[in-house]
Amino acid sequence: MLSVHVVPDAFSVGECEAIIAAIAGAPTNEALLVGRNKDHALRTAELVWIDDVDGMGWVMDRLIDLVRRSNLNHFCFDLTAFEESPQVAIYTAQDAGHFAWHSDIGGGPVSAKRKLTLVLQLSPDDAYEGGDLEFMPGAQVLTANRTQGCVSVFPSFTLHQVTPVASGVRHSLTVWAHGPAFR
Ligand SMILES: O=C(O)CCC(=O)C(=O)O
Ligand SMILES: [Fe+2]
Repeated sequence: MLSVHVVPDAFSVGECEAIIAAIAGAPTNEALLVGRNKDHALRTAELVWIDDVDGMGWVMDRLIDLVRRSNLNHFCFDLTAFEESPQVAIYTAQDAGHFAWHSDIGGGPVSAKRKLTLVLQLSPDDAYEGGDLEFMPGAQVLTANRTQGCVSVFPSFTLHQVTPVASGVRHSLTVWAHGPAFR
């Protein structure tokens, strides 16, 4: 079944903490949704684009490797490029950070070409309450493994959400792989 492929320990605890530390000084941009609209009912988070942060080349290399293996072994999609910077999302309890049910395939020239989504759990799972990443690949809702360093890879058309963060702060990293239309 084309569902969620999980890679536990894709990144070590030290690597996740290094990414969080590296983006801490970077300016954040309030989350824009596919189509560039701001709708707080849909999403509240701050975003940092990894391409804007120095010294993050190793992160992109690892993400490319993870997506490539996952696609080879599980999805077998036609993928041609990574056309968008990976983004770190910061969801705070103060803002009830969340992202309501959505698919990542948008109407824009680039977001329309998203085919696989990879999400890395950057924060330790006890750093926040709520903030669960959930999937609806069929009739059932699945909850992502929230262990720090765990990666979930899924078709970008899969409905998914992040439940509101009730306490603490959750960091995640998302990257998309793009390609020609499904056929
Ligand atoms: O933060 C997450 O776990 C998911 C982020 C997401 O769904 C997105 O950026 O499209
Ligand atoms: Fe998403």
